[in-house]
Amino acid sequence: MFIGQGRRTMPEQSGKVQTVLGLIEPGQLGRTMTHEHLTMTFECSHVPPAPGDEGLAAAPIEMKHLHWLQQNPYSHSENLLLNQEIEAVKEELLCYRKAGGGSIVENTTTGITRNLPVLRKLAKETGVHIIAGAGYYVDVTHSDETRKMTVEKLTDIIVSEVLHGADGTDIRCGVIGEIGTSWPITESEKKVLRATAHAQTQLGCPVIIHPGRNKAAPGEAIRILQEAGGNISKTVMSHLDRTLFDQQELLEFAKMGSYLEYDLFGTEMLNYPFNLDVDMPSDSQRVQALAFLIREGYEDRILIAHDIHTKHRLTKYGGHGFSHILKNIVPKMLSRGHRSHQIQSISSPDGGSAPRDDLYSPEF
Ligand SMILES: CC(=O)NCCS(=O)(=O)O
Repeated sequence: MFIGQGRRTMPEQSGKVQTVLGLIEPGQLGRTMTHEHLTMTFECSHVPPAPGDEGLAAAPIEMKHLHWLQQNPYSHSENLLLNQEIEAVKEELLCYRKAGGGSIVENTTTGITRNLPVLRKLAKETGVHIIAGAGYYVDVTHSDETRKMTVEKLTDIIVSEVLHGADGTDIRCGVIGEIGTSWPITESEKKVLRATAHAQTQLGCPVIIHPGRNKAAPGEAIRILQEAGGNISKTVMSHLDRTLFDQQELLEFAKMGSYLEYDLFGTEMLNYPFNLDVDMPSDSQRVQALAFLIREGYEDRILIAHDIHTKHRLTKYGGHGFSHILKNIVPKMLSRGHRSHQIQSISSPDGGSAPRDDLYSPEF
């Protein structure tokens, strides 16, 4: 989350974390969820309900429908409008603070209704440090104007979102991403990836990538960034828990040097509707995947989060909320033999200089 010493960073930004309320010291971050959404829309990923489920898909969100929603989250149009839940999210953030949370990286980029004034308000009212994301989501959300832009123009926009503010506001982003890619990666997405690498070179800040829903997608996105001069050691590959399952393939990818993010904690669904070949893991299997990566020496490259992006995952609707990792997953990791120093070293995307003890403190 740190702004590095890029060619275009202002001196006061170097080595600092840029939140929606301004710069903070890395030591102020506290425990940090590196991939969340506090307000966004996800209509771009709507999945038509199965025949016979149309009634459920149109029904109000109620406890009696929760299991159906957990299995079919993208088939309920209203469930995709997290931007309607600002008050509920505020309550969640207050609970997150009580549970020991300090910061959240808000990954909503152009295309899924980023709302920086709301993020600033939430940060002010809850005391949680919020770091906003610059750049663009997946191709289906690119406007005609975005598609026509050159890599240079896209680079200038991303740089400006970090240096000066985004969406016509003076609120500055502190990371680039999540940058959306599909599978196969489209031409417009390749331009955005190259622009991302160029902007990162100028700014020195972290990059977060949303890979396409195919096991080849993470590696291909990293190759494009690498060829464009991106700093892979300051790049986070998101959603590995629905993308890479084979241990050897995971290790091959890990060798490329990015952060390895398991960010769908709390998601327990049988079928992954965007790729029916995928067996979605449970939280226990996610914890096992982390244990495998730690055994293989990657403990300082792992990040974890919930990636809340639909209503039903909020506690208001019976979901797990933003404190699930702190309250349930960290104790589970300890009960499965993870040492507290290993959990502490599951770090933020800072190039290794974060005060890791602040992220997962020894009381766990
Ligand atoms: C907001 C977002 O992109 N979340 C990831 C959903 S996915 O199904 O894992 O692609």
